[in-house]
Amino acid sequence: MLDDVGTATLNTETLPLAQLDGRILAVDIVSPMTVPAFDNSAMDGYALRAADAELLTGAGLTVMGTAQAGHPFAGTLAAGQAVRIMTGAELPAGADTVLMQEVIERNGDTIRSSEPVNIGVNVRYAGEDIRSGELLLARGQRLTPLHIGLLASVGLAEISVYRRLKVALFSSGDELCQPGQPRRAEQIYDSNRFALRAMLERLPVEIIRFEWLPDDLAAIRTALGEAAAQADVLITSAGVSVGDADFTKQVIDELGQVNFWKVAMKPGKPFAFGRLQNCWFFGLPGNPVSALVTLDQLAQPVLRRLTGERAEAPLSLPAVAATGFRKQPGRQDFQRSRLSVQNGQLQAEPSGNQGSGLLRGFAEADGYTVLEAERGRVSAGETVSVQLFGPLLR
Ligand SMILES: Nc1nc2c(c(=O)[nH]1)N[C@H]1C(S)=C(S)[C@@H](COP(=O)(O)OP(=O)(O)OC[C@H]3O[C@@H](n4cnc5c(N)ncnc54)[C@H](O)[C@@H]3O)O[C@H]1N2
Ligand code: MOO
Repeated sequence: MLDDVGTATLNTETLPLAQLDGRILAVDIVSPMTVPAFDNSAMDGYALRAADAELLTGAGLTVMGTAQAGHPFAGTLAAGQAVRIMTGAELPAGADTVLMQEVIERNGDTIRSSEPVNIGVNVRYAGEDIRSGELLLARGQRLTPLHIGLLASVGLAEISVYRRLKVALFSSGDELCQPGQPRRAEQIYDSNRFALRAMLERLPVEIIRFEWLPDDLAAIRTALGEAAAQADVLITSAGVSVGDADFTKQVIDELGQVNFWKVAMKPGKPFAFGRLQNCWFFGLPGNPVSALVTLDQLAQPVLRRLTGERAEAPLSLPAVAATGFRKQPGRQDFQRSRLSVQNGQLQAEPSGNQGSGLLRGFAEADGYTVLEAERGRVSAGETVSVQLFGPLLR
């Protein structure tokens, strides 16, 4: 299925450095220059020739001038000569070593030191980080502030990235009341739509529709049909189980296709995946924890692939169960957990009530304890696998 997803054609756009955070590189970046571009000093001090070490402890060296960052010393050092130099200034021709000023005694234009002179010390060499023509970043890289710094450091001002994925996001259910509105006794607040949006916005997406839908077959049919004509991805919350008003999956079945429905995971069992027109469809369960966990665990890898990212699977870390975990064999369980390190050992414990409708424990968690489908109750002291929350949840 993922290979199929990977064939989606992606358009690109060229953006300035200030707009690149979180975007996905559409091209390989080959460095147009060498970094450092020239040999330079790592310290404020004196540039000299290591061959003059003996002279430095005795008669001393003569200071011929100054090299500042951005203002190099023009001449070439001869035997017995030194140059006052600042951090980042180009190493003068003839010099091979820098001593920091704290180990130098200066009288007039003469410097002396009893410091051992190791050739090359305190010099940052041209090309020791990056060579001109070298591959700096590969296509598919998600750009972080570090990559933006790296691109700027080789003088690049704008870069070709994939355009953002267009996502239509809907919540549904007659019981939902919008935050900020007075709630009738039988209503609950629509939390999924806002949490899901915030998670999605950690990815390079553009939310083109963001609406609540009533439990009304015709309204859902119209909204999903229209959205699919504009979006790359359609994401819905609720209406995928077997209740009398669970219309979402029914509409996708009717207008498009449901490729699979129901996953052996907890929370998230009624998750549905399919196609509607040219749109990928993710039908998330309505229970708040189930909606967010399925977006994170099931939709996220596909979405990242669709944005052009070369995404890696999250790290799975061994930990010790600090307390018991309640579980019945049957489904793979993603228990929201608090993680800590005790005596050098990673420990996990369930974070609050694990009910699929209850968000508080999730909000207080650091990661998931991922319990294998066949596993039953876990006792304190047993080894479990944990996954730190990734970029959508932190
Ligand atoms: N007979 C069965 N009933 C249920 C099954 C099952 O297999 N057989 N599966 C259960 C599981 S597991 C889940 S998860 C839920 C998922 O149901 P739906 O996706 O159809 O969602 P709803 O029934 O509409 O809602 C479930 C729950 O979540 C609340 N909700 C819905 N939307 C929001 C929102 N935007 N913000 C906050 N809370 C929301 C809704 O009020 C319900 O309480 O089905 C089980 N049932
Ligand atoms: O699997 Mo449902 O996701 O319990 O809440």
